[in-house]
Amino acid sequence: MLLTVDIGNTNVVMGLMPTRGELASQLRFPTDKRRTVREFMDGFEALVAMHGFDFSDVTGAVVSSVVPELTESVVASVRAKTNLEPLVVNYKMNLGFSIDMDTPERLGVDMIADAAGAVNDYDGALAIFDMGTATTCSVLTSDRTYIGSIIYPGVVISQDALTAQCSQLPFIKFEKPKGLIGKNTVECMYSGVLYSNAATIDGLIDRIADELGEPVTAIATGGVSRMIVPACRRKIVHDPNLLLKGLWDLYKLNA
Ligand SMILES: Nc1ncnc2c1ncn2[C@@H]1O[C@H](COP(=O)(O)OP(=O)(O)OP(=O)(O)O)[C@@H](O)[C@H]1O
Ligand SMILES: CC(C)(CO)[C@@H](O)C(=O)NCCC(=O)O
Ligand SMILES: [K+]
Repeated sequence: MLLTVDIGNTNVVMGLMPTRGELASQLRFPTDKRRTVREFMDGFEALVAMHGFDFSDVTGAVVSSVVPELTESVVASVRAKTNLEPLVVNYKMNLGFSIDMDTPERLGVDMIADAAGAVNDYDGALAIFDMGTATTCSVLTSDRTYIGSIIYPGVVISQDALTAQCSQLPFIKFEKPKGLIGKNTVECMYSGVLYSNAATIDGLIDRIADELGEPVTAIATGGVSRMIVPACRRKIVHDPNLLLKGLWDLYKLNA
């Protein structure tokens, strides 16, 4: 069983993965750069105990991090608890695709993991939307080259910025709007969250396909994709476990 850790800007997700992309046990911590090795070690302890597993069930470990401040603490805690050297995802390993970017070393490894999972599951040119703290769109051509990405503010942080900057706009916890055109502030904001993000995705898919000169398969993943994708007009495959599948595939290719 594989021990996985995905260090994102909002959450650190630890998991135990017996089969590709499926977590048998998981623990989510809010991302906090002050977290200590001890806290992560306790986390792994809880993760393993939660479903009656034992550390001897863990045969490998893989870590992906877009928060460099936390990577070393997590790696040290994995070592301490499992005696395994975790595979830390980076752009130089065997990925199953090539990267054609100015500074591949800067490309977020969450996007690398998404792409690694996607090239094994989908043919042709790909546009992979990952809707987390940021929304990202990774673009791969049909010859399995990662040619670039698009990065913009995530659904939640853009909403929070709107509320913070406008005194008459309240804090909202997203709900599905009754319709496109709101009749009161909160309904107007619900509509804004949903349809601005959905329309952006539709528009980006069209533009990417135009630029590549071939149709693209659009895939969406990440915490917030479940609420946005149903409002999109383009065909989009919702693949919530894509990054986890990528971690599994990267481990198989590199361990
Ligand atoms: N089902 C949901 N409904 C509403 N908001 C959500 C949902 N899931 C996640 N969020 C919010 O979306 C944001 C990103 O969440 P996610 O779990 O994707 O974070 P993350 O994996 O740490 O981020 P990243 O993908 O940037 O690494 C957070 O602000 C989170 O609170
Ligand atoms: C864009 C985010 C924040 C999305 O999680 C992450 O992938 C990241 O920090 N990337 C580094 C910059 C880049 O990908 O070019
Ligand atoms: K992130």
